[in-house]
Amino acid sequence: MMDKNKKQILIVTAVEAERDAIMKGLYRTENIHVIAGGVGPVSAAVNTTKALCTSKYDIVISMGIGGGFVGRAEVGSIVVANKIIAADLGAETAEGFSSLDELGFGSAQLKVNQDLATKIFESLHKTIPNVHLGPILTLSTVTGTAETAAKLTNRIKGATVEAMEGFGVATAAVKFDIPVLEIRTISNPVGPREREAWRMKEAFEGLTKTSTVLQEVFS
Ligand SMILES: O=C(O)c1cccc(C(=O)CC[C@H]2O[C@@H](n3cnc4c(=O)[nH]cnc43)[C@H](O)[C@@H]2O)c1
Repeated sequence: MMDKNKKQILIVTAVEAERDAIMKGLYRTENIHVIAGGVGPVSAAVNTTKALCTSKYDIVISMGIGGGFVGRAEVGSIVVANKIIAADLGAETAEGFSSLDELGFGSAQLKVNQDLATKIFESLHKTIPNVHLGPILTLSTVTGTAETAAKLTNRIKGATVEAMEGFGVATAAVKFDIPVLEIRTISNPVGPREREAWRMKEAFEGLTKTSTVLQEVFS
């Protein structure tokens, strides 16, 4: 039953395994609803919109595993976004990449709720040592070379994490005027493709720990 005194939270993951890891950390679920909205920004945006049309929410959180940029977010760490950036939304030109902002077609950056992001970062930091606050990039194509990783970090100041859904979830939330956040647990470094180096278990455990902290923050 809906508790009217508590904030209603929608968490959007990409896949069921992320959803399950988050559910595992929740001991009460009356005000936190978790859905798996699919991989990539389009599926994430459509499924977030569907959920927001169906029920009333006060906060939307894009959450799941992600790739950490070397020197910014190590494997096993947790990152709370201070910005959500669609890193491949723009045009390639002879002089390099031009973002949507530079092209004058809108913005490829969405603001998170800074007060909430800081509060969650500080709450996580009390029990978990390796937590960071930084920009989380959304890309439709997973980076697979050191060269692309370097291009992204040169182009986007402070780039901390790469994932595939945040900007889609955030675009839907912004259209409904609902504060948005993104939180990622790091399963792999951004760069050359090395599937066997992925630390899925640690990243899923990070999601479980994070959801327990979120429940305390929003209780
Ligand atoms: O097969 C591969 O080489 C491969 C490499 C990276 C990611 C995938 C996925 O299918 C995972 C997509 C899924 O996980 C998130 N995620 C995790 N790590 C990254 C990353 O380094 N870059 C982008 N997305 C990542 C993402 O949000 C998706 O939900 C396969």
